Amino acid sequence: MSRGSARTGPVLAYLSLGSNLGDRFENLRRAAAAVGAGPNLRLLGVSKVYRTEPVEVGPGHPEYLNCALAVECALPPVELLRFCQGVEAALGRDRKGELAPRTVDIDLLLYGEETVAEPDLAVPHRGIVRAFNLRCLADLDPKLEVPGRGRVEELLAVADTSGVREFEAETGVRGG
Ligand SMILES: Nc1ncnc2c1ncn2[C@@H]1O[C@H](COP(=O)(O)OP(=O)(O)OP(=O)(O)O)[C@@H](O)[C@H]1O
Ligand SMILES: Nc1nc2c(c(=O)[nH]1)N=C(CO)CN2
Repeated sequence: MSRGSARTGPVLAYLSLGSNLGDRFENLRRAAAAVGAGPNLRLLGVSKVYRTEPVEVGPGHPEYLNCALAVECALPPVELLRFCQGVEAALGRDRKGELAPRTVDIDLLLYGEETVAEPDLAVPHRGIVRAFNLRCLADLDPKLEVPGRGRVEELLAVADTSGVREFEAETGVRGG
């Protein structure tokens, strides 16, 4: 922990969920349910689900579905990351390499107002300013402050959201 003092209680954390392989909506649904059932975790909110053009990857990558979760968390950040990696593995993520298509990817975007700089964990996640993450976070709390960067609503106002569209599942059930 490089900022903030000793924690005195649960922290509000934000997770980004992405899937571009298999039944993407079901993958997100299962991941959200698994997080909500996790130890010392309570699911407080789920953003809408968006269809998003892949960013920061080469050509030929399938479209993603993305959403974000707000969770009350009484786990230290590294334990939350480990738990999320366990959920990814349980849902069939095959670590064929970073940026490969995946059944589900879970990124720890924010952990309260803390910044974390550990060898295997950086918070805020470097992808927090990706348009789809800002859009999802704005669903949960547009006033949210990203340490060192500003409010989500302000960051979203200047982001290119052209590759982000609201997803409507074939069942007619809307994400969010
Ligand atoms: N905030 C974070 N959330 C999730 N993983 C993180 C975070 N910070 C660092 N990592 C590290 O990133 C490593 C690679 O994760 P992963 O394979 O999911 O990356 P990616 O999703 O392909 O790319 P990106 O990080 O750009 O989203 C993990 O092993 C993890 O230790
Ligand atoms: N649209 C979109 N693009 C991405 C995503 C993602 O979740 N959605 N995740 C990545 C690596 O984690 C790289 N690129």
